[in-house]
Amino acid sequence: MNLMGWLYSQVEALLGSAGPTTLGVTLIIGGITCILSLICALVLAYLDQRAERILHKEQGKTGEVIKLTDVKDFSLPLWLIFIICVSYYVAVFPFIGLGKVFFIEKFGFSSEAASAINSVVYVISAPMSPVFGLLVDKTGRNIVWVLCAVAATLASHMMLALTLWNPWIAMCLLGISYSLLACALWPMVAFVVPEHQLGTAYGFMQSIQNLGLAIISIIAGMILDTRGYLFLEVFFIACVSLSLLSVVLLYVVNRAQGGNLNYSARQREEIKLSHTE
Ligand SMILES: C[C@H](NC(=O)[C@@H](N)CCCCN)C(=O)O
Repeated sequence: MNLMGWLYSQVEALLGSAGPTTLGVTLIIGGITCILSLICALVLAYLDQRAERILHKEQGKTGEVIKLTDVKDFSLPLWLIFIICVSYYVAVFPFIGLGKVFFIEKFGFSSEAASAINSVVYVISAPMSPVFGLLVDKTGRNIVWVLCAVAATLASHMMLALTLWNPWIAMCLLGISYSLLACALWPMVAFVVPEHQLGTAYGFMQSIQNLGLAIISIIAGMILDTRGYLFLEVFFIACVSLSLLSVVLLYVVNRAQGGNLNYSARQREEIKLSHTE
């Protein structure tokens, strides 16, 4: 949600004028929320250590050595998950970044209405992510859920690019599919990477996601400046299509290797039980 814009206008109304002081106060409030986040992380670290002590858990003492060079041992399914991640998110975050003017120019929205529709993806994600998280936990079949999410995102971009239908439909669909994708995609890393390499794998995933976002944001800006919004939308459709292709490839590779990425929740439970026996 574009909260900073709203916060800035509240501070502006409070101080009676816009300018460096209003901006400074707004940024200080943003900084305070970061400090709150840091405090929560510290409390979490303390509680985790306490649980380890009380429950006599030997976390992180498995004898496995963690190295940055673990990256070279990442499996093909993990690289496919990374490709899905990058090619999917580059069609969401940069689109939202440039979306406001798109809704003003193509659909004749006012500035306020364009901000509202542009925020709806995150507004939907807030309540829906826990629901989808539960759904994925209860059913398993992560690849199928990722496939549904990517296909729905593709449909959403196609609606925005090629039709004049009410864009709220496409944006709500994007919000739903974006929430579902996060719940099904990110946990898959834990199914293909040993526990001691999880931090490295998630760190790497974030890192290449951000690298992709940095590069694609520049390219998207250039396409917008030279070719306009229709070309930009076609570019985003191409990115999501690459993501869709990678999901299909992941399904095939996972099946060929007898992987557990698309197991149902019951199959996962049975395997866990057979390991504890
Ligand atoms: C879970 C996933 N998170 C990310 O992709 C983060 N790296 C960036 C979040 C930025 C949100 N505006 C997600 O958001 O789906």
